[in-house]
Amino acid sequence: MAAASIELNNKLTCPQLGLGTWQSAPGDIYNAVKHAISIGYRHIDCAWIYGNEKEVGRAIKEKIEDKTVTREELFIVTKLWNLFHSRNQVVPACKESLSNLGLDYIDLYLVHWPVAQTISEIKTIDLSLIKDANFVDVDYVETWEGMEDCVRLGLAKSIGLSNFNTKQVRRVLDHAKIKPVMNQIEVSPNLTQKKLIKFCKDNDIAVTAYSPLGSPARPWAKPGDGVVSLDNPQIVSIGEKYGKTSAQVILRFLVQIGTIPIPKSSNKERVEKNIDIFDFELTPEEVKVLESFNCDGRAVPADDFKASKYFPFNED
Ligand SMILES: NC(=O)C1=CN([C@@H]2O[C@H](COP(=O)(O)OP(=O)(O)OC[C@H]3O[C@@H](n4cnc5c(N)ncnc54)[C@H](OP(=O)(O)O)[C@@H]3O)[C@@H](O)[C@H]2O)C=CC1
Ligand SMILES: O=C1CO[C@H](CO)[C@@H](O)[C@@H]1O
Repeated sequence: MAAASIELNNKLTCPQLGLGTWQSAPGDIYNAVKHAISIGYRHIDCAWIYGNEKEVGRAIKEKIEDKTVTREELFIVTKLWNLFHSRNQVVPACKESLSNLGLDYIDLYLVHWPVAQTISEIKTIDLSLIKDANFVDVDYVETWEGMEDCVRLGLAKSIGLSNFNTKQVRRVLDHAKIKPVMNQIEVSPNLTQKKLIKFCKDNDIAVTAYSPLGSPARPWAKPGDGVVSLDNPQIVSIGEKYGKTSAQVILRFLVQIGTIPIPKSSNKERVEKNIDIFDFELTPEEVKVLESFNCDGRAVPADDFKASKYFPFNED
């Protein structure tokens, strides 16, 4: 199985489906990444804050060593955390992720949030880092200069954004010497993000769809809150027509609206199913059915960041 690819504004190609790695239990992610690469995944989405870059890196190294794949065939993404937003912190943070992953370059390095934070000490990488950190006024335009340094030094082939709203993307574009190639945002049938996707496309910025299945395992999830129902009878019935599961219908929908979904799974069968979406096509009417579930509901509302002046979700 292989995903289709899309060309980024710097001419690199990005596989149009990737493996998410947030919230995989230790041990699980190593197995999931190895299995994913074995069956054809070439795009892996990581982040420093997920605390598992080392495990992901070990799996990648082994799949390169056993000749399943070459480094050049892989598209590895990771993200700069909020604690490292000053320009002089960005290159060291990128180098730390590279060292964790055991790589000498990242295909795409993203600013994880426009929000900057500081903390007196980093003990473990977990949610306490978010709760215990304070906000600082580091403008993400300064952070972007540090991201550009990573490209100049050959540490990252491409750079991009995550969780930036329209105005924030515009400000980066106005100042950038190297344009962002990507904005990674939440997109699912519950949150179709039509305006922001159009804005990004109009500015030659690709869109990655995170939490494509509504992130049912997120720690703050409440029953029925923001989770796209895989039992929805309309989605189930569309799936029956093509011999696909509801999750596959949703992922196919996200591909057809031009985004790059990155579902997380550490279950072998679901890892396989999630990439098996490139052999059928939803009709325009079926796409409309999926779009009709939009309620602008977020799986990742990021309430912890609301007090920051750079909080992105107060406007489009
Ligand atoms: N930039 C950002 O701020 C953010 C980025 N992300 C990225 O996006 C990725 C995906 O988002 P995430 O929030 O993890 O949520 P997803 O929407 O990908 O949902 C993952 C959950 O769905 C389950 N699942 C996966 N495939 C299927 C399937 N075919 N059928 C039924 N259930 C399934 C998984 O369980 P199981 O493992 O048991 O299969 C897991 O519990 C993250 O892992 C991360 O890499 C996510 C949030 C924010
Ligand atoms: O990618 C994400 C998931 O994990 C983080 C919390 O640990 C979120 O803040 C973030 O957006």
